Amino acid sequence: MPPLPSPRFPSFANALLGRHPRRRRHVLFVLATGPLYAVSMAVAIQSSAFGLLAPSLALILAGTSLAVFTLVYALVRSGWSARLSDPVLTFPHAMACIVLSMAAYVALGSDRGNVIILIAQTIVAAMFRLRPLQVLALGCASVLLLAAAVTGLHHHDPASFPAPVGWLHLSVGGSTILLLSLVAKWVSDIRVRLDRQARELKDALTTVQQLATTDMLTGLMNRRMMTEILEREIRQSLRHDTPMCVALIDIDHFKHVNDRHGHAAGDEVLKALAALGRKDLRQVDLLARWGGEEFLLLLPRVPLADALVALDRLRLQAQQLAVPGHPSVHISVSAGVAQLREDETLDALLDRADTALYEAKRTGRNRCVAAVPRSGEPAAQAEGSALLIDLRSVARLQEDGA
Ligand SMILES: Nc1nc2c(ncn2[C@@H]2O[C@H](COP(=O)(O)OP(=O)(O)OP(=O)(O)O)[C@@H](O)[C@H]2O)c(=O)[nH]1
Repeated sequence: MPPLPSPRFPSFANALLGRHPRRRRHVLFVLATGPLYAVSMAVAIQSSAFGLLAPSLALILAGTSLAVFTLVYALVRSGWSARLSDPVLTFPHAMACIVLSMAAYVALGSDRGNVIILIAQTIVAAMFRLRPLQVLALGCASVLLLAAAVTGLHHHDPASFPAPVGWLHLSVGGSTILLLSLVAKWVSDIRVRLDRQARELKDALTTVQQLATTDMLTGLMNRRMMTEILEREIRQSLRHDTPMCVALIDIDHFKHVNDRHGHAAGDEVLKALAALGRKDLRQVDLLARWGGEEFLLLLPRVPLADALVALDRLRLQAQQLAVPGHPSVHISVSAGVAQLREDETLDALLDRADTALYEAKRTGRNRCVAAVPRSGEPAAQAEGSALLIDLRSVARLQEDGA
């Protein structure tokens, strides 16, 4: 919701504009034409006071103007027009104003020439919302109506409306209106082009953001994005003293899959495994493609034992993985998982997970290995050490016979 226009009169503003943000904008467009109506009605009433216009005609013109404005406001404010391509009703509204101006032109006496300026005002007001061709159509319709009015007035009373006066109104007024509508079309063209470019820029930005954060093959987040998330999660975990685990998952003998079934089949395996991860893991666990055939799984607020359970479930499901279009392809995965230690850096945590993965590969693949510090081992000493994995105290899950 946008901020209320005036905190002192919020209920009045809500009653006038509605609460729906889009509709409020539409209603504001309609209300912005109010001053034009006010001026036209004031001119009609003043003209009757000066004796230029019969009071009854002045009342009819002012009343009809008020009725048109109220009707357009009601249609937009009620949401009735929301289903239309132009919910502000700009084109019919502008046409109604031009017809009203022409009626004033016919009704007024010798000073009717000034009314042509009202038509110009309408075209200028409408050009900010109409499409270029609509602006042009509005201009042409105005000139045709002016020609009809001039011809009608001359035929009705040639003495009070001689042909030269009609010709002057039509040539000067008509050409001004046409020129103005051409300029308005040009402005409208620029507006449409700018709108399109803004949309294209927005789409391009979305694509760039997607490319920068997503792995195109699997649709998972990429290494860059995951690194940012890992840094943030480590800070959170250390601040709130909650556990957090990171696992590196690698497809076993993936080169063999590629060599035997082709690179396309290899790609399908990567996609299917990513889909399995998305389906099988908890919403809060985040899976990323870390590179090649390696994935990184982040398990926030999960201790090592639970992380191992989740990983091993994934490992077992990977064995059953059906690869679309390649029914004869079967895979297994190995994983190394590490729980964040106090004051541990991301690099050190990843190192330990990687060493655990290496251990899983070295000891036969198709298994999950956890990296844990030996009891009493200070973190500083453990960092970068090759002896991070204490296999005696690790919950190491192996598949029977693997
Ligand atoms: N199809 C496909 N293959 C990839 C992609 N990225 C990396 N690879 C392949 O993954 C294979 C990785 O092979 P290795 O590093 O030897 O590992 P491995 O064969 O899985 O053996 P272990 O990891 O030791 O079990 C290479 O053949 C790469 O070409 C990819 O996006 N698509």
